[in-house]
Amino acid sequence: MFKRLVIQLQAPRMRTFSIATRTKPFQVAIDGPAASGKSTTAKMVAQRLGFDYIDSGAFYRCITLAALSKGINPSDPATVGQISEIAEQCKIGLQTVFAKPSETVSSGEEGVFQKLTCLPTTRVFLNSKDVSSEIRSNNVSQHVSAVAAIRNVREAVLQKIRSIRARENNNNNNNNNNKQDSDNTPNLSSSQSQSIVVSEGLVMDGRDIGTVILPHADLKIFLVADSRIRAERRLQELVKNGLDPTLNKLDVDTVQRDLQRRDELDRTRKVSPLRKADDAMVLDTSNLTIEGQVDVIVQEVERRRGDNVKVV
Ligand SMILES: Nc1ncnc2c1ncn2[C@@H]1O[C@H](COP(=O)(O)OP(=O)(O)O)[C@@H](O)[C@H]1O
Ligand SMILES: Nc1ccn([C@H]2C[C@H](O)[C@@H](COP(=O)(O)OP(=O)(O)O)O2)c(=O)n1
Repeated sequence: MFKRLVIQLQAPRMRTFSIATRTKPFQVAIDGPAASGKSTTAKMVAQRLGFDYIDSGAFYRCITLAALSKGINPSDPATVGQISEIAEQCKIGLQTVFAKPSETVSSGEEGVFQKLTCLPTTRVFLNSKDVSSEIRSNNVSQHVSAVAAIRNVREAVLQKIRSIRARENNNNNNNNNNKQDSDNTPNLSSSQSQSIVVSEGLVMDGRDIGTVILPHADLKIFLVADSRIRAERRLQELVKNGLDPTLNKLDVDTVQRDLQRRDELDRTRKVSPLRKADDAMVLDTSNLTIEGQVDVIVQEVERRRGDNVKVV
C-alpha cells in the first residue's frame, strides 16, 4: 500500500527524514454515540493533516430536514416509502472551510485576550440551499435516528458518498481545481482545492464508518464520553447557535434523555447499527480538551504512517 521514499542525509547532528508517499489515501474512521465530539475532532484532524473530511451524519440530517419540511413525520412507519424517495432524489453537498494552521483569532473581555485556533467549519447544502444551521436544530435531531434506520435511505447515502469520492478522486487525478456539483453545490473541501490538489487522506465520521463504509480504514477510532457531559456540551452548542433553552423547554436532563434515546435507536436498528469495530481504538473525551483528543489521533496517524521526523 505504501511506496516509501527514504532520504538520509549524513552529517553531524543529522536527521533522518522518512517521507511516505502513498498510492491510496490514508483513511481515518471516527464513530461513536451522539455528541461524543466526532465531527469537531474529525474536522480538526483533517485540518491538521491536510486530509479531506466527510460528515456522514449531515446526509441523514439533510434527508430528515427535507422530509420534515414536506410535512412528513419520520416517526410514522407509513412514511418509509416517501422518505426513501426523498433520499434518492435530493442533492447534498458539503464544503469544509479549513483555517490555515497558523491562523488565529483573538477573543476575550476586559482587556484579557486569548489566542484561539480557528476551527474549520462545514457548510451543508441541500438542493443548493445552505442548510448548515437548520440541520442541527433540535427538531431534526429528534427525528434523524428514525430516518437513518431506513434501509433504502442508508443505501442512497452510501451511493451519494461514493459518487462524491469518485468525483473527488477524478478531480484530483485531472488536476482540476473547480470542484462544483452539477447543481452548483460546492463539492467536498472545495476551499482546500484552491491550494491542495491531491489530498493524502480522508477523515470520515458517523456511526458505521469503521464497520460498513470504510471497513479497511487505516485507523478506526470509537469516540465516547459520559452521557451527562455530552448533554452539557450539546446544550451549550445549541445555546451558542441561538436557541433559548427556556423558550424551548430544554435543560440538561431533557437533552441527556434525547441523546440516550437516540443512541439506543442507533445501536439497536437492524441495518448498520452503531457499534465499535473490532479493530477500533476507544477514545474517551470526557476529561479531554478538544485539542487533546485531536493530538491523540494525529499522533496515531503519524505513527501508523511512519512519517515522523526522527532525530538521530
Ligand atoms: N473535549 C471536549 N471538551 C469540550 N467540548 C467538546 C469536546 N469535544 C467536543 N466538544 C463539543 O461538544 C459538542 C458536540 O461535539 P460534536 O463534534 O458535534 O459531536 P458529534 O459529532 O459526536 O455529535 C460540540 O459543541 C463540541 O464543540
Ligand atoms: N454514518 C452514520 C452517521 C449518522 N447516522 C445517524 C445517527 C445519528 O442519530 C444521526 C445524526 O448523526 P450526527 O453525527 O450528525 O449526530 P450527532 O451530532 O452525533 O448528534 O444520523 C448514521 O446512522 N450513520
